[in-house]
Parts: sequence; structure tokens; C-alpha cells
Amino acid sequence: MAMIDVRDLRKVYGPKTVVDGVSFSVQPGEIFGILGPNGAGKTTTVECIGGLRRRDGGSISVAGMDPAGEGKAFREALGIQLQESRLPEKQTVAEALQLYSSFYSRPRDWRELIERLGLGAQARTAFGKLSGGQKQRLSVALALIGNPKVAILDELTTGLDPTARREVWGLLEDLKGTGVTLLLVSHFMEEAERLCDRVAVIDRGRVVALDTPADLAAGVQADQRMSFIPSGRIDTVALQQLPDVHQVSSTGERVQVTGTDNVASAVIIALHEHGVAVRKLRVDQPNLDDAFVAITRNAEADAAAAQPIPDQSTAAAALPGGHR
Ligand SMILES: Nc1ncnc2c1ncn2[C@@H]1O[C@H](COP(=O)(O)OP(=O)(O)OP(=O)(O)O)[C@@H](O)[C@H]1O
Repeated sequence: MAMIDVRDLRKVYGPKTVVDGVSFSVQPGEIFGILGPNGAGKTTTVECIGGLRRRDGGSISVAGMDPAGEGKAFREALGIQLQESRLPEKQTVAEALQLYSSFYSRPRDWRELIERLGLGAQARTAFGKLSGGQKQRLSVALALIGNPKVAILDELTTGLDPTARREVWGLLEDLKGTGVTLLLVSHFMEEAERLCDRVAVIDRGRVVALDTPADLAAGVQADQRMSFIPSGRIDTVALQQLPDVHQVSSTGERVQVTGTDNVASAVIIALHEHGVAVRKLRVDQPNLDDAFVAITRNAEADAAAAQPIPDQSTAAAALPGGHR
């Protein structure tokens, strides 16, 4: 049975439908990512799943429970880290964690948790004195303190420096083996690629792609990119004419070439034939970042194509002095 099952979820604010038929299910122990542009409906979706917002349509099941009928068993099963967490300014890290521990029947050891999250030295620091990154780490700790079956982490590492980000990723990788199911909202493709078993891309309130990060990246019709420093002068016009090459450019002594899957070997062989070696070679395959850009660009084009063509007579009539 799925740990999270969302069917045809809808959420409306006034005249605006911000979640428009979202469906997906997450298996026990899976790390599932939700990606999407700003305002796509990601937070609204996970807040409905977490029982923090009332849905307007569809069904949700989390560990077999409906968040709309939320009770103690539901709160025990779920940990939520939200984009902005606010605690009393004077409450210390230790006090907050002890208080949150008391809400659960099987809490984690908070001392071990803050050590893992690099917050050990701040145990006696008041919330108001923590840096943005430290507040973020504390909010992750508060989401995990109850040993939840499901944790929802919304923009988990936003505001963290690269080292802290990697520490948090390490903690989640450790958690993965323990069977907890993680629902992760992220803007970082590297984070999703590294942590998530599968991701859903949400755009304008709809799921526009759902797959493993590797399969989403493999599905992108993007050029392969290579760059290198040639050992001698090269004829960029001749390079541009190779059948596998789409574009050649250069920055300083480094030459960038894009083209088909075969572009790297085609360029290396062609240059070798002219006695030029390729140094400091970099070849980039399309990644989740490319997939995200392609998927959301396609979704935008589909949405534009679906716009009704304005009725010319009405449009003209609406103009000052328009024909009636
Ligand atoms: N309480 C609210 N009342 C009215 N509109 C809202 C409310 N909360 C969110 N919205 C709107 O719903 C849409 C989706 O917002 P949501 O926060 O779910 O997007 P998101 O994908 O999480 O965005 P971001 O990546 O910027 O955090 C946005 O247009 C937002 O302005």
C-alpha cells in the first residue's frame, strides 16, 4: 500500500484554481521530490497533504489516514518542516526540541539529532539569535524529532551554505535506510537528483512530469555539451561543419561545442587528424536541470496554445472607439 496517495487534488483561492487535479502516490521508504516554478502550487499541495490546508476536491491518504480528519495518530505519523518556521524569540534550541519531543510517544534523541544537523553548539542559543541557516537546520530537526513515518520537507536547504546543505543531505541519506518516507519540495535540481527516488514536476497546479531523475534527464532532447582547451590553433569554421556539431563558441582559450550524442568523439577525432590534442576535456550529459527547463517550457507552450482565441468582435468593441 502506498504511504502517500493523492488523487485528483484541487485547491481554489477565490476565482483561481492553484492545484488542479494533482495525483501521485509515494511508496513506503521512498524519497519523493516535488519540483516546479515559483507559484506552481507545490506548497499548497504539500500543505493539503500535511492537513494544514483544507482541500476543495480529490482525496488524500497518508499512512492510511485522511489529513482532513486529522487526529493524534495522524500528527504522530507526520513531521512537517515548512518554508518559514517561527518560534518564540527567547526559546532556546534545546527548549524547542524538548517541547516538541513531548508531543510524541517515540521521539528521537534530540541531542544526537542536533549534532547530526551541525547545531550541537547552539543548544543553548535563543531562536532569535540563530542565523537564517541555523533556523533552517532547527526546522529540519523539529520535523524529524517525532520519528515520523512520513516527513514533509519544504525547501529543506534554502538558505544553507554548501557545506551545511551537504550535511543535511547526509542526514536524509541515513534516514532513507530507516524506512521513513520523505516528501521533499525543492528548487535545487542537484538536491533532487542526489536524494530523490522519483520526482513530480508541478506547473500551474498540474503534474506535468513524473519519473526518476535519471529517466527525466534521459528523456530530454538536449544537445550534448563539451568543452576543452586545444593544444594548438583550431579552425572553428571547419569544426562547425562537422555533421555532429551544432554550435562552436569560445571563452578565453576554452572552446565549447554542442551537438549530438556523438559530438565529443567526432570533435576529438577531427582535431587529432590535424595534430591538435584536446586538454582539460569536460563532457556534460543532459541532467535534471535541463529536464526541468525543457518540461516547464513545454508546459508553458501547451498552456499558451490552450488559451482561447479572443473573439475579435468583442475585443474590438472593448477598445475605445471600437466597432460595435
Ligand atoms: N492563502 C492564499 N490565498 C490566496 N492565494 C494563495 C494563498 N496561498 C498561495 N496562494 C497562491 O497560490 C499559488 C500557488 O502558491 P504555492 O505557494 O503553493 O506555490 P509554490 O509552487 O509553492 O511556489 P514557490 O516555489 O514560490 O514557493 C500562487 O499563485 C500563490 O500566490
